[in-house]
Amino acid sequence: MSENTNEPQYDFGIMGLGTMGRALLLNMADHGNAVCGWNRDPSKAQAVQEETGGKVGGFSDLGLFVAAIRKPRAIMILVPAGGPTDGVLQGLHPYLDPGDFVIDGGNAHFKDTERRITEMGEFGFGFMGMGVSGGEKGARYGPSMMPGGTPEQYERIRPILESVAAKYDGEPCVALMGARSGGHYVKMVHNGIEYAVMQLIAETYDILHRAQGRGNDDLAQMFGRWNQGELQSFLVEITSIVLAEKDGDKSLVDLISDKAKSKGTGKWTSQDAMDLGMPVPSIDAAVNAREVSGYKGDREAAEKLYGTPLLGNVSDIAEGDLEKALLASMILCYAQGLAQIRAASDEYKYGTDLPTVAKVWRAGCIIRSRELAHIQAAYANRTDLPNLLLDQDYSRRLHDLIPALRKVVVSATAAGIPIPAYAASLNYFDSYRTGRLPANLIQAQRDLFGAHTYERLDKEGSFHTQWE
Ligand SMILES: NC(=O)C1=CN([C@@H]2O[C@H](COP(=O)(O)OP(=O)(O)OC[C@H]3O[C@@H](n4cnc5c(N)ncnc54)[C@H](OP(=O)(O)O)[C@@H]3O)[C@@H](O)[C@H]2O)C=CC1
Ligand SMILES: O=C(CO)[C@H](O)[C@H](O)COP(=O)(O)O
Repeated sequence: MSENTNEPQYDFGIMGLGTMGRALLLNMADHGNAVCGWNRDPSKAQAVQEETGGKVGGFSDLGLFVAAIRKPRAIMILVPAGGPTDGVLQGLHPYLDPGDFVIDGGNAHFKDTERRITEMGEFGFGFMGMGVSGGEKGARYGPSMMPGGTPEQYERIRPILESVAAKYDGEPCVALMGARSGGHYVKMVHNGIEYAVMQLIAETYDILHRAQGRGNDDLAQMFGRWNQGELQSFLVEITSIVLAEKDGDKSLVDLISDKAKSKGTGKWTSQDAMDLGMPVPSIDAAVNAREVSGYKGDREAAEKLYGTPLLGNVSDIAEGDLEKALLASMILCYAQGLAQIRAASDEYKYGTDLPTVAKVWRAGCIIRSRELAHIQAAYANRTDLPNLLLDQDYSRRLHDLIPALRKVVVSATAAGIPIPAYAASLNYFDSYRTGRLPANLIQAQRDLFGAHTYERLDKEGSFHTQWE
């Protein structure tokens, strides 16, 4: 491991050399940056130094790590969100000098980021929240990054971030997402969309595998084919890889327990969407679906009680219907997530530019897809677009795609196959495009039992009726 030297020799440091920190550090070193890493477990610090032949400094002594970085220092933290991040910041605090700059690259809750900006600022330290996406491979060879903060803060680390970011048509997939916690907010919604698209793919697999009896190898090929077309995306691509994986003579996926875990970003997306009054039902459904999956014992008991559904009745759903239904639903998930980001930008004064968000998501991140180039064009064409559904091109495309989504929802529902994300996506579309919803009746009921008043279509004002 690195010894103390009198002269600081590194321009950038990363704290936490786990999956993401180690990979990003090696990526930075590959691009000619003078970098070092710190980890509380010395073996990881030592390993990174040894595998780079000493080019990358590895430390487990915090004082030596900080002293080895040139002032004003730039240090990124990549540890689990919440308590561990606060713990690392507390440990780092005594070694920092005013003007030093700390970037949290973990999946922090945006409200924690707001708090940390204030706390660190009181000591003259800069603090930035930045979303990093792409998993281990992305971090190692080109992630998508979503920093939040001031343009001056961003300028300070722009060269190193651009050097390691994924490139789309030569453009680095990193840009300022907005003021203060705006970067972590955009990353949170990115993950919400990730949950929803993963759930949609899982429902697709359930219809084709459990209900229609198609084998995993066959489906691996099908997802591979879909990935050559309009559905081209990282999540469809990895589904093909996952379904082809073997454990001995069995499909590995068949041996994996059907209880989905989560670390919280999807739930936070839904929670804040509700606070903003912004509907994201596909994301809500995906969060709930993971929760339901956790009740495996109860589900098994209920299956004995109620029997298995009529799985055979979905034979009318063709592969092409599902391809279209998945694309339609994916578009609806992006539409919901981006509408949420716009609402959050207004509410929290982030100043987020939606075409820039779509641009940064086009490569490197988990929700990257061919569709994002179209989405970027739609928002660039009309920057005040309230929702992707109101774009003319999207209206034409959804006219073509929605009948297949409707067919999938109707048939799967009739057969008793749970499709919460498909159903939520279709209902979002149907609600959004219905000029008159039955909410008038709800308003009347509210007024009857609670004198909550209602507005009328035929005259201005607020009204109350003495209901008989
Ligand atoms: N994995 C992924 O695909 C992605 C993860 N992220 C986010 O990046 C961050 C890091 O994730 P990831 O690299 O996957 O996590 P890992 O579990 O692989 O690594 C965690 C790192 O944090 C360190 N650490 C954990 N707790 C503490 C603590 N209390 N004090 C000091 N160090 C601590 C660990 O040190 P030690 O070795 O000593 O245990 C390790 O270096 C998280 O916020 C995660 O949500 C973001 C995008 C993608
Ligand atoms: O940020 C990520 C990708 O962009 C992580 O992989 C994410 O933490 C996964 O979330 P979860 O564990 O809740 O499924």
